[in-house]
Parts: sequence; C-alpha cells; structure tokens
Amino acid sequence: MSKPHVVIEWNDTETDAKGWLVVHNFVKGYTGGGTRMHPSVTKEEVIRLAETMAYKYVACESDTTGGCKAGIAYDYKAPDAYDVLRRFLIAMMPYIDTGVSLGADLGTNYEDILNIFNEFGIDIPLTPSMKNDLSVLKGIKQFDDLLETRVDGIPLNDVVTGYGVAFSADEAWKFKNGKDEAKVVIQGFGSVGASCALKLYELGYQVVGISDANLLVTCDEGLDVRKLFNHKNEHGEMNQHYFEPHYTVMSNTEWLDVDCDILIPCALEDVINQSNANIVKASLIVEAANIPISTEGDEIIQKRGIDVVNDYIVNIGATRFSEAVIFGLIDSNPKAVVDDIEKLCRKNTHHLFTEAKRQNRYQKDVAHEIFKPEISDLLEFSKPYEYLT
Ligand SMILES: NC(=O)c1ccc[n+]([C@@H]2O[C@H](COP(=O)([O-])OP(=O)(O)OC[C@H]3O[C@@H](n4cnc5c(N)ncnc54)[C@H](O)[C@@H]3O)[C@@H](O)[C@H]2O)c1
Repeated sequence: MSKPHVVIEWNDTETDAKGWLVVHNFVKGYTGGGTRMHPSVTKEEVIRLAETMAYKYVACESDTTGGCKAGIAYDYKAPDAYDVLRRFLIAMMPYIDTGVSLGADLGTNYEDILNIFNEFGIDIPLTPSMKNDLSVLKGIKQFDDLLETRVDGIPLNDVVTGYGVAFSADEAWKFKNGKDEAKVVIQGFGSVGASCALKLYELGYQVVGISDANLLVTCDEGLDVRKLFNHKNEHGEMNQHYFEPHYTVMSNTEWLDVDCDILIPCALEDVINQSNANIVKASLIVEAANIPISTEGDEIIQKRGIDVVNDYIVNIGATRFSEAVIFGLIDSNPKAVVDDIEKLCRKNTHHLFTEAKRQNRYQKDVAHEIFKPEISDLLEFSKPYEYLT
C-alpha cells in the first residue's frame, strides 16, 4: 500500500463523533470519493478506501480525478446523524470548495450531502479552473437533470452502481463458463445490493440469499427480488411482512453458510477474513462493497482458487456516471449512462480475467498492476500563493 497524500482528522464539538478526510492523490488538482458513516469507521479504513478510489478512477478511464474518501465514526441511524454529517462537511469545506469532490457512501445519502453543499453555494465541488469551464458547468447541469430521472422505475443514481456490479458478475461467470441460473448470495440490500440483486434476477440468476443489518433471508428456489426491493426501507432493510411462507429467516452472521455459486458482499469491509474465508462456498466472489476481503482473507481465497473481481472494477457505476456526464464523455440520457456502465464493467472484467488466466495469477494481484494510479499532483489554488514560490 502506498502512503496517502493528505489525512485530516476531525473531532465533533457536540458529540463523540470523529471523522477523517483522506486524499490518496490529486489529478489536475481534483479528487473524488464518498463519505461513509458507521460506528466502526477508523482512520486506517478511510486510508485504504481512499487508495481504492484512486484505482477506481483509473478503472473509470478518468484523466481528471484522483481518489479520496471521508469517514465518520458515528451511528448513521442516530437522530442527529444529519447534523453530525453537516458539521463534518463544514469543517472540510475549504478542501471541498477547492477540488475535493465528496459524494455519498455507506450510511449517508447523496441528497443530504448536496443539501449541505447547497447551503454553501456549492453544487458539485470543483477546482478553481473547472468553475470557469463552461463545458464542465454544462455537464453539471446535465448531471443534475439526470439525477431526477428513473430507470426501471428506480432513480438513476440508485441503479448505476448495483447494475454495474451485476454486469461484472455476469461477465465473470460467463468467462468461467458457469452454468445457467447460477445461485447468488448477496450481503447488504442498500443502494448497491438491492439494485445488483434486481439486475441479476432479471438476467436469470437465482438470488438464494440476501442479508441486511437485521437478518438473512434464504430460499433455495430463488427469492422474489422485485417484491423485496419494492418493500425495503430507506436504510436498505427488508420487510419481513412481505416474505413468502417458504422463505427461511436466519441471523445475518450465517450468510456464508448458504450454498451458492456467486457471493457478492455489498455492505461492510473485511467481512471475508481469516476467521471465515475457509467456509466460502462460491467459486466466484464479486466485491461490490469496498475492501470486503481482508488481507488474510485474501490469502486463503487465493489459495483455495476462488475467482475474484475487485471492488474498484465492479463498483464504478456512480463514479463513472458523474465523470462521464460532467466531463462530456457520453450522451446525457439515462439509457446512455447505463449502456456506458455495462460496456465498461464488462470490458474491465473481461480484460482482467483474460490477463489473470494468461499469467496464471490471482485476479487481484493482476488488477493492481493494470489499474495502478500513476499521477499525484497538488490541490489547485485560485491565486498563486507567494510563500509557495
Ligand atoms: N452507493 C454507491 O454508489 C457505492 C459505490 C461504490 C461502492 N459502494 C460500496 O458498497 C457498499 C454498500 O454501499 P451502499 O451505498 O449500498 O450502502 P447503504 O447504506 O445504501 O446499504 C448498506 C446495506 O448494508 C446492510 N448492512 C449493514 N450491516 C450489515 C451486516 N452486518 N450484515 C448484512 N448487511 C448489513 C444495510 O442494512 C444495507 O442494506 C459500501 O462498501 C460502499 O462503500 C457504494
């Protein structure tokens, strides 16, 4: 792991919340990443997540953005979670207003972040030169308009990442010549997990297990994902009232016990680790969550010959969506956005699996070479500072 470029620590004045902003690298003075809120967030985790973002922008074929991440150690369900998020973002505003583009992540939502930015006259955070670039300003307007649109009845921003994960999973499974109607288990049913489950269901996969923060529900013949999707709450929790009588409900800690071909962690980090990597039943893991496999877990997964598609290859949807529209890489309509993500996720997954097979190496080691971020420059200042010259 290489060193992060900037690490800023924050202590809330009104609660015991703590937070960090980590910039792994700037590209042309710009960097992007989400803001996570969860009681278990640590500085080390945010550093790892920022590095993952730097790789992700390379996988997104970006030449304008480096990787960063923000994390707040606090309960995202607490009644004052919004106020804590607001105080954190205000403390980071000098960076945000100069080119640190923070979005949403686990435990936060994009609308809240945009609301707080709007209070400060900021829409999408930009560098000083981007603020004067008419094509970027037009791209932002188009991006904002697209946020109001829907695909398959779901807000576009809620489908892009999960659909991309599903396309990557499908591409990898086909590369492996996997059987039809393969069985899938998904951990997490939030923005990413729910739309990923829905797309795989539509592609003909059998989603046999889904867990959320409260429980695990399983059904060997496949769950009715559309129904579960329609009745989940804003925190990505399923409503048991709509479970079929033949479904089985268990503790969410038992998610790795469910027999499946493809395993898709879509919630927390390090959930496959030294203590449980030996019991993984799937032959393919698709890392929808960021860093869901610990370093020790990875060694076991690699030894066991289980195939893996990396987080920064599969979960690029939201990142690519904003990059491609704001910087004018694609047409500005919902179909073009989803088609673009499908194309890129399939292309990267296919390239990775082909290379890993050719070199006879573990996919994640190969991915670290293919998608390595090479650029690291500085934050852009609107006026040259005399003391820097
Ligand atoms: N939202 C995005 O566009 C996006 C993009 C890239 C990566 N990611 C990554 O995907 C992951 C999920 O993000 P999200 O935006 O879907 O978050 P979210 O907050 O919308 O959903 C999180 C889900 O995880 C569930 N969960 C929490 N604790 C759990 C547990 N112990 N067992 C099982 N489920 C549990 C919650 O109930 C919820 O269903 C994170 O790692 C995030 O960094 C998200």
